[in-house]
Amino acid sequence: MNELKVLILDDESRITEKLKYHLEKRKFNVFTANTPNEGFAVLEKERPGVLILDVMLPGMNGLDILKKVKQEYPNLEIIMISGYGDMDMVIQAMRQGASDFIRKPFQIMDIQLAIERTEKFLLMQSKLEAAENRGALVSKELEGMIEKDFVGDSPQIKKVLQMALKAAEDGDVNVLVTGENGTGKEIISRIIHFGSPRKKQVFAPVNSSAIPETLLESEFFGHVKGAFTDARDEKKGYFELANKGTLFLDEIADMPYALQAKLLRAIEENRIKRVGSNKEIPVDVRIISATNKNIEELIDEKQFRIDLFHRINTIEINIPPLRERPEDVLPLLKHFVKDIAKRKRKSVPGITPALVTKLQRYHFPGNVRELRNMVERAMILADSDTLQPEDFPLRGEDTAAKPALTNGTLNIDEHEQQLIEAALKQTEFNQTKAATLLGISRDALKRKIKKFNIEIVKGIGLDE
Ligand SMILES: Nc1ncnc2c1ncn2[C@@H]1O[C@H](COP(=O)(O)OP(=O)(O)OP(=O)(O)O)[C@@H](O)[C@H]1O
Repeated sequence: MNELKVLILDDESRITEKLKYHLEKRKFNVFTANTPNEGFAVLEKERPGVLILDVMLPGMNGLDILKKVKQEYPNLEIIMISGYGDMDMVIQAMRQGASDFIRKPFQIMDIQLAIERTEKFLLMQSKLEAAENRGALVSKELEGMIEKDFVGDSPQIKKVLQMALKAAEDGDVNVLVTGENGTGKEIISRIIHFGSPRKKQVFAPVNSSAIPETLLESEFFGHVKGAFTDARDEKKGYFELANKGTLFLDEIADMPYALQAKLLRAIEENRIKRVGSNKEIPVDVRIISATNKNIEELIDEKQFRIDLFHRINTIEINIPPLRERPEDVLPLLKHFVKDIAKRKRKSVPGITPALVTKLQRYHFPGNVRELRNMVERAMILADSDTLQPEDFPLRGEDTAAKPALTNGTLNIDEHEQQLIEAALKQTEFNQTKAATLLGISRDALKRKIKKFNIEIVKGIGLDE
């Protein structure tokens, strides 16, 4: 099958089906939709490279769809079809970013040629992008597979990723990912799986601390009918279900001691026995484990088996907490702001330098997850187009921070300047708000800013 995914959106199913039939024969990967809603659902799910779009659709003009699609999927190439192909329409469509235009009635050959032209363009674009992204962290393809973007600028996170990609290459080596809650252990584990030769097989995340202890063995290894009171049917366990794929054991340190020995045997021998059976079943799984605990301490306390530890940590990847890599705060912040705006269909708000500084100084006990939650909260509650420090109340922060008199003098001018600077800072240099806070008019504030030669810091745009 040709790699290129093509979506045909036309209200006449006769046309979509006919095109699908012919284009599939030419080895394109074809999807069809007869309404805009169906079309958007396919775009979201399949992320095609090319959209063949009818100009006239019931309920929504094709040009409006073109505009909306280009906003949401800027890299999608669009070939417009129309039975009303007047020049005006062609020009408008091209202006709005359509890459080609075909008039009804058309020959299949016309469409095929248009797709091939577009395909060449896409190929050129992806080469350019690859060149641009040489410094990027994870390829778009891999991000697509893990369904999440992986972001960061710090040398620490780049090293983590480099190790993950190395571990991925091997396909069989067991990996232990360590780090505090919310540092990205699961996302790294997904990168290891989906970057590996096992990528087409299952990635099975299991959190054993969420399973009642009595069921753990049968959940992992399965059971035969009648093995225990509730075993009415035979059942496969995680090892069999994840066969040829990856078993992701989250919170491995919480695994009960008794089960650890059984897990060790399964990993060492690549065979399991279902509960209630003596038959050995061969299994082939890669184990990626994760923990936020210090397993060596647990070994000393006899809560974790050292032999299992050696089996699961052939490669150990430690993700440092966010507070130790403040360079990642800005790229993550920008990423979450854009991502959440897209999901909530809102415009992307700006970010002020003071907000970035505030967050870079914060200790983030909940790490990247906490940052994401903060952004989501701020974007729901904030009422300005720019996110301000006060939209991000931090744990342990005195939210009613007042400007303090710091220099101990009684000189009125100096105190006046200090108060103005504090008010400006507190309001993210919004002069109207600062004036209100100071109880003076905006003009009076402007005069004083000039008098004291106070520097005004502008907001950071997302696209610089
Ligand atoms: N570098 C990153 N780039 C983008 N998103 C990230 C990054 N690191 C973490 N995240 C996001 O932060 C959230 C938490 O990540 P994840 O679930 O992988 O952390 P975890 O360490 O497995 O957490 P826990 O220990 O609580 O299970 C997710 O929404 C994830 O997508």
